[in-house]
Amino acid sequence: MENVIELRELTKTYGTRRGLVDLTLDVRQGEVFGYLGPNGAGKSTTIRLLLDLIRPTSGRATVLGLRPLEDGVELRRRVGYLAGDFVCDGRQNVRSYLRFLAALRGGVPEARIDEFAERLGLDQTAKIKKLSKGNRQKVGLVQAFMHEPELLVLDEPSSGLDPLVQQTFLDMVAEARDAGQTVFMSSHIMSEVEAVADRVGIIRDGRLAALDTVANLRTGAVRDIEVTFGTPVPPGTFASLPGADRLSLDAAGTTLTGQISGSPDALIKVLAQHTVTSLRATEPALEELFHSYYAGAQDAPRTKTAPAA
Ligand SMILES: Nc1ncnc2c1ncn2[C@@H]1O[C@H](COP(=O)(O)OP(=O)(O)OP(=O)(O)O)[C@@H](O)[C@H]1O
Repeated sequence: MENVIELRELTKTYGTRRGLVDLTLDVRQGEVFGYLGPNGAGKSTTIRLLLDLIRPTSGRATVLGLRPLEDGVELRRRVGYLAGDFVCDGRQNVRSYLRFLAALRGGVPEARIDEFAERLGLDQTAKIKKLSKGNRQKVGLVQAFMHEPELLVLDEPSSGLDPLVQQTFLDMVAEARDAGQTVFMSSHIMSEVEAVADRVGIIRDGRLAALDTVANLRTGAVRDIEVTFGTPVPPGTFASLPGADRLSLDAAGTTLTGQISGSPDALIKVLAQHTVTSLRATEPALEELFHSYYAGAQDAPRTKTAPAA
């Protein structure tokens, strides 16, 4: 499969400050790639390097086979970009601003602009400077999507959106993928990335801490379980299971509760030797897995969720 983005040992320092360290990463054609990390991890730095908004200290980036520095004009034509700090000329109304950008990009059917605006609930007659933060973000989304670019690069795209609009945005991402477009989106919200991404990269302190498919990450993530038995089960029955210290059998030997990580296969084989009257297992929580990567990161936010132990 062709790579739409290729990053090789990409490093950016701001004076003495660490921005990004030795990032090597490929984003494949047609995938939705979720780029996750706590505040200050280096997500925006990576995205700005892709668009030549800043220059690398060392290493290189190739986007759609182009070099961001040399091929900036062609790159901008073929990429839809939403900046994390999206700003636009406040004096215009939404309609004329979007039509202006559409003309710059060589023309976009008006009906398509109207359709995106309508789906997101964006009033095109409003003056941009009077828009709320969330509504301004919708302008940013429409301008990124409207020319149906081969690659969408979206920095914290759902920031400020209410949950309904966030869902519309996720639908738009899924439709873009179905149409063969590639999406690279940063976020610090695991649940939205989990809902739509094929692969996830987690960045921490400027370095790639994890890179995997959502399906594989889910396999390694933690599930809460509760099992009840028709007849008491002897103590120690589950002691040989991996991660047994996170399982507890009650004194009566009829209820097992706790957490398992990874495949439930070993547990199920032990359970099969007993009479199980009920079984409850939650969907693996990627959120917790993500928080375990947060733990100890510089600038990491404090979270209420405990890391997956
Ligand atoms: N212009 C700059 N000058 C100095 N340091 C910078 C500059 N831009 C970013 N940094 C530093 O580089 C590191 C990475 O920042 P970056 O903005 O890429 O993180 P991020 O993952 O996008 O964070 P957030 O989720 O808060 O937007 C941080 O330590 C930040 O302070």
